[in-house]
Amino acid sequence: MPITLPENLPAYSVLSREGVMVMDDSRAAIQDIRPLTIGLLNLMPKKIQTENQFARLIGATPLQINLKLIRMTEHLTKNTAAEHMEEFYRPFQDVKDEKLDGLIITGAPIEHLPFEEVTYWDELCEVFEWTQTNVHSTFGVCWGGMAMINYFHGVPKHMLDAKAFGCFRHRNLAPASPYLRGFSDDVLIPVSRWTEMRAPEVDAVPGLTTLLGSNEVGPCLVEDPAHRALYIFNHFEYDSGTLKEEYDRDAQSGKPIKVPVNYYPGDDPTQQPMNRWRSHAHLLYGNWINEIYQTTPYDTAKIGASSAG
Ligand SMILES: CC(=O)SCCNC(=O)CCNC(=O)[C@H](O)C(C)(C)COP(=O)(O)OP(=O)(O)OC[C@H]1O[C@@H](n2cnc3c(N)ncnc32)[C@H](O)[C@@H]1OP(=O)(O)O
Ligand SMILES: N[C@@H](CCO)C(=O)O
Repeated sequence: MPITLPENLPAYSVLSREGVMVMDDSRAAIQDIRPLTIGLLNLMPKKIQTENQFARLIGATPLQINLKLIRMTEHLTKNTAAEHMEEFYRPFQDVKDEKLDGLIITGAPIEHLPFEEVTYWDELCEVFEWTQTNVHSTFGVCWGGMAMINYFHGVPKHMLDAKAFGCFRHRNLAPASPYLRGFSDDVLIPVSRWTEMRAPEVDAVPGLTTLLGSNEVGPCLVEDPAHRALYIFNHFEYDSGTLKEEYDRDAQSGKPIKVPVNYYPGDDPTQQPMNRWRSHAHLLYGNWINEIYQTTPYDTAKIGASSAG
């Protein structure tokens, strides 16, 4: 939430420069408040786990959030009960006349496939186009972010020789960004993917800004203001034990998988993993919600391309 300060108080300009949200009295007087509607287009197989993870992060701000669970229209999910999908989810085709303040498009374990081989690729492209007229701010996560940055900018994903797996240090490249308000200079973030986006290819696109990046695992958080979007290729939302579940699953199935780095004490998988990203995860998603709240039109009918910026 912003702080209201007189515009001529020194703290007004000092804090503004640091990225703290500051308002003067005239702006404070015209603030209208309504609940925010955030959609979760859930492409993950373990949908309930993913619902819990994102709801926990976007539900931890002082604002009232209405969560809409959305699924691809024709995709019949194998790993989550049909009854759950029927009760709680609406197909995209039923939602597309509505407006959203925010939309999270999750990851999916299909990164080895060319985008065009994803059965719901055509509808997902329709979703990407729809965000430009019906969503104020979109957050593409892991594969969801790769797909969106590829759709809008042609940035390719590349297969890695070995899975990027573990907790990696990332540099805060934009300390004054409202999305990184309160962030430390470097941040530990869970990574779990067989593909990467490359910094030179992201940097080559005019208008994209990398906010968090790592020398080891590349760009992590990219801002795309022209599309009112953020793309994150790593997993701030993961629970303490999610990397462990993935490691145990692959180790038990006999897949050649390395122990996730910098996750277990002493990199010893018999030890209890440590969650050292939770605070930054809350900060990032809280900052995103705050930024939406500050910039989304009060009149939801006005959400869309005209509300850019
Ligand atoms: C890169 C990122 O975004 S990371 C995020 C992904 N991480 C995770 O999903 C972690 C948890 N996942 C898992 O542990 C595993 O995926 C499991 C155990 C749930 C299932 O694994 P598998 O049996 O190997 O794969 P499965 O055949 O179920 O396919 C996984 C998903 O991909 C989907 N999929 C597979 N091929 C395609 C395709 N061509 N087009 C679209 N979806 C596809 C499947 O439908 C399934 O999703 P669903 O549950 O919504 O139906
Ligand atoms: N996070 C994923 C990577 C696969 O796309 C997993 O290990 O399940």
